[in-house]
Amino acid sequence: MKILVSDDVSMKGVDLLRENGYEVDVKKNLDEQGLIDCIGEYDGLITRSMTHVTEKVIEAATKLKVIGRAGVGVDSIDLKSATARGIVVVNTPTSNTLAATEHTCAMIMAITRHIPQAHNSLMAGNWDRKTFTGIQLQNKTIGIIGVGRIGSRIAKRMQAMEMKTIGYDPYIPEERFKQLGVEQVDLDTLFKRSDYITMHTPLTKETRGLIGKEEIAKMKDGVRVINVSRGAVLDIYALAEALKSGHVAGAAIDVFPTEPLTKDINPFLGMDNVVITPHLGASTVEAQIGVSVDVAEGVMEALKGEPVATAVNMAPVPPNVYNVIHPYFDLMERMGNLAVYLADAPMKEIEVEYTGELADTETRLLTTAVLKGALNPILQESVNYVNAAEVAKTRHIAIKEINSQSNGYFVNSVTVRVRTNKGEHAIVGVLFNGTEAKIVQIDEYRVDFTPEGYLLLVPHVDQPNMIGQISTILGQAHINIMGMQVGRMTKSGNNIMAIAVQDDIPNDIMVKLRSINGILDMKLIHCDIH
Ligand SMILES: NC(=O)c1ccc[n+]([C@@H]2O[C@H](COP(=O)([O-])OP(=O)(O)OC[C@H]3O[C@@H](n4cnc5c(N)ncnc54)[C@H](O)[C@@H]3O)[C@@H](O)[C@H]2O)c1
Ligand SMILES: O=C(O)[C@H](O)COP(=O)(O)O
Repeated sequence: MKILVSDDVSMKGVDLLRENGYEVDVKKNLDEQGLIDCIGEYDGLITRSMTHVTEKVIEAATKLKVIGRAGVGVDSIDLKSATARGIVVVNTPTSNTLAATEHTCAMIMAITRHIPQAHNSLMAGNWDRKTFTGIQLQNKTIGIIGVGRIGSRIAKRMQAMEMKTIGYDPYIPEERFKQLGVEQVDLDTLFKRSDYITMHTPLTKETRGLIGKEEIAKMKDGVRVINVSRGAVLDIYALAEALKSGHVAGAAIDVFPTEPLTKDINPFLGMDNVVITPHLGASTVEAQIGVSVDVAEGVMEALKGEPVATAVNMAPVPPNVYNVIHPYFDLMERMGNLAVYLADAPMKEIEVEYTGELADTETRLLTTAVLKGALNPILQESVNYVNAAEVAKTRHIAIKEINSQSNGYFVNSVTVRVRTNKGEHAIVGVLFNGTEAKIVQIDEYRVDFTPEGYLLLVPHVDQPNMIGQISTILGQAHINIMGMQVGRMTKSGNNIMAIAVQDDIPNDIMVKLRSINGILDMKLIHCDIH
């Protein structure tokens, strides 16, 4: 598989991909057309904020399965188009948190003590101690907009400087504010009371243009404004005006509405109460190694068809949930495979029942794995964790989840029921030793087989020589039997044979097998996932 790296990314991640057998091309500074011209040959794309993955790029990306963002912000990627095409988008939400936090702290210090300006003055041969008098942080109030990963860490660090921390974030609970020692306020109060205002929200519909001329006017005279989040959250032209008028005493800006910020659009040129950096928040050696290794791992998982904990266009899964459900993905997908082969007519409903430890956890992603396994064998398009639920919906297949407290024969088991106009089939699966996928029941038959490769499922009357006749026909056709298991239906006395064969069975052989007296049904299933 081929992966394109289109931005400056640490070689640690690139090496990891190559060590794992992926072919990696590094092509930097491609514009939209450049990307469109080459993206068709790649299965994966790894970017940073300088690459804009637009709708047109995604249209041209006919083989693309995953976009990996070596960083947090995914506003440079057209998520809607990627999701519609079933392309997984993964990011690295935590690896550059500290780097961005520390850069914010450095920016706060820089505008408080005029460090860059004093440095430049001294380098120019001046010894000027008066112009660069600063202020103290102690007892000042810092208003944090967006108290997430970075915002909360800024709070902790600024509390160490003995600042009062107040915050606005409508999406985190009061308890979290209390836990962080940040006073929860509304936005207007934050504007009114803060000596420093720092932004740490993602760029969303709601935060685009969050701080403009009107909001700046509500801020305290002499306020200092810091933005290390996303450029479009703040109107830098309104800010520049407020800096000129003196209403805002200082500003430190790392991110801009248009990047790169060129001279012709830079409103801060010649101003001495501003510190600007070219989007350096994540630029530490440690963070860059972290994001590149994390993104490489996420991309590899996605290319293997596995769900990725850091995918941004799938339901998010907290790590504690992920650890419980992760071992089951393979089993679930294989059960989906079995379900579609067992269905005797178009599927109308798929019901998944969880018992044991799974009944107490978030199982949506596991149900998605069943859908992926059930839909992939019958559709031309590739069905994955991103688009499986949507594809099921467009095919009018209802999805039902049951978390059952009543344990059956097995402590932790999953039952998949597939319903059609003709009836229902049920498959029960477990993880043997916590890792090995096993099917333990099909409809009323108790069985015990591993769902992989070609499987012949044969319900039959319990009478002598059934195994003999089937093995003879398969043997004569040079079809190798790799395993066989006979399960019994307790009520009727009928049996089921689950035969693992090495290859596909040609139609004429299937016809011969079906003609054996006593065979009730016969299904050749190809358990093939990813
Ligand atoms: N400059 C850089 O190099 C750099 C580096 C890393 C991250 N970032 C950016 O920093 C920002 C924060 O990253 P993070 O990892 O802390 O993200 P996060 O998701 O952990 O935190 C964002 C917080 O913003 C809050 N929020 C969302 N909408 C809001 C609104 N309308 N008003 C107030 N709060 C709102 C969320 O509830 C959340 O708590 C992102 O934009 C990210 O892209 C920049
Ligand atoms: O969102 C991010 O992770 C930061 O803004 C860093 O962006 P970068 O990877 O382009 O430096």
